[in-house]
Amino acid sequence: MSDSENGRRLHAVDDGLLRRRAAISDLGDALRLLVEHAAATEAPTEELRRAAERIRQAAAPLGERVRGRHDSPTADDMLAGVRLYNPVTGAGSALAPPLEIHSDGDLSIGACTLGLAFEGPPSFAHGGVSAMLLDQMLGYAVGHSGNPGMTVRLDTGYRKPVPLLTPLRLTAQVTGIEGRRVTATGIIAVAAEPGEILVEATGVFVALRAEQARRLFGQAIGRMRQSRAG
Ligand SMILES: CCCCCCCC(=O)SCCNC(=O)CCNC(=O)[C@H](O)C(C)(C)COP(=O)(O)OP(=O)(O)OC[C@H]1O[C@@H](n2cnc3c(N)ncnc32)[C@H](O)[C@@H]1OP(=O)(O)O
Repeated sequence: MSDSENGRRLHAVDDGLLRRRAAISDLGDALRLLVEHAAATEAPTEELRRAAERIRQAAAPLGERVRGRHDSPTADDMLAGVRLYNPVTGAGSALAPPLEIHSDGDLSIGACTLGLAFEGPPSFAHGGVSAMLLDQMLGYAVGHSGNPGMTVRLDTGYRKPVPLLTPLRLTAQVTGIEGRRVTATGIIAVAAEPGEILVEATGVFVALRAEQARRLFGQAIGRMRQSRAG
């Protein structure tokens, strides 16, 4: 194959991947709309039954070709941090708000709005959802510092309830590194009042030893390499 033919082939593969990622995001948007409407709806009972039937019909073709536990999604790039089904940030996940995170120097900054599907106490977010958002924020900050690790401890302080249907601002930063252990802290606030802390968390993350990474993720990484080579 000539260089230009090879270049065209690579370009076509990239275009295909980008189209697949865009389609996954589009499906994610549709699913999140469905989840939110399903949590908020007061439609008549018969409409709920009809919707359930139509949703089962729509889901069936998606279930015809599925990946196994150790197979990475083909549209993901784990090494580049592209995880489309991450339940907190993934554009393709029906469960994710999704939380959008970026960095400003050492500070990681996140934004999301939680719908009624995330309700715990009436009109406020479930406490487990706040912990989930903060685990992701702290994990992102830890990874951004160049010392990625897994959460071994997450302490969460709930000072005030987190309102639903209200833009939120989350921040996180690394506060200490001791050997394999990295500590990070983070908060959730309403975007319009970023100085008022609603929830705060401190997390401890541990970098995996090579042997631990192989034991926990070896199968998934091996299959990802295989599918890329094929
Ligand atoms: C961008 C991506 C964002 C992702 C964010 C989401 C992150 C996650 O949710 S990860 C998923 C949840 N976490 C897990 O499933 C981890 C489960 N835990 C484990 O598998 C193991 O603890 C593992 C492999 C991480 C470490 O095991 P191991 O190496 O045996 O740990 P161990 O030697 O006991 O401890 C290592 C260090 O951590 C410390 N440590 C361990 N547990 C704790 C704890 N609960 N609190 C404080 N420190 C602890 C130890 O004291 C030790 O410190 P030091 O080296 O200074 O003595």
